[in-house]
Amino acid sequence: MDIPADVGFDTHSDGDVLCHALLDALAGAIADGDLGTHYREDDLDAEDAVSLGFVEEFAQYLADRGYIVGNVDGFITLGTVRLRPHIEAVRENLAKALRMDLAEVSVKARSIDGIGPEGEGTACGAWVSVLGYRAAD
Ligand SMILES: Nc1ccn([C@@H]2O[C@H](COP(=O)(O)O)[C@@H](O)[C@H]2O)c(=O)n1
Ligand SMILES: C[C@@]1(CO)OP(=O)(O)OP(=O)(O)OC[C@H]1O
Repeated sequence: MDIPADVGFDTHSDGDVLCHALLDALAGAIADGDLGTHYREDDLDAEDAVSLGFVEEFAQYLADRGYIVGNVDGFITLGTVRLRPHIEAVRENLAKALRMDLAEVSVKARSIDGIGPEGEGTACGAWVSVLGYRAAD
């Protein structure tokens, strides 16, 4: 999805910070590296990649290893773009990519009162907590 903004920043992929934080959290939950170890910055295929596709792929990676994601809670800090009108669509996209129910996927945003690079929109922060289970053998 596209959300128009007056200011931004450059990244190797599509710069979807929420998906990147989610991937870091999912990889961390199983002590299996992080976003960069699974999707390397020097991988030409990852250039301009759609990060939601990484999420879909990693959900399968977890399922193949017997893990179940119980719920996901995301938090974005950005002061220059109102995200609330887009939050439901973001949740739906993540739930679909993770093959989870919408009720198990939360996304929140705060403006941090326009302070610092995230407040000014030259950066965007994202944190994700995940609750996962190991399926019984
Ligand atoms: N980029 C953002 C930041 C916040 N919101 C919503 O506004 C509410 C108030 O947040 P503050 O950080 O400005 O106090 C918050 O509960 C968010 O729902 C937003 O839509 N987009
Ligand atoms: C996702 C990757 C790969 O396209 O690129 P970026 O969008 O730059 O993201 P970053 O968090 O800097 O590092 C991970 C990279 O490997």
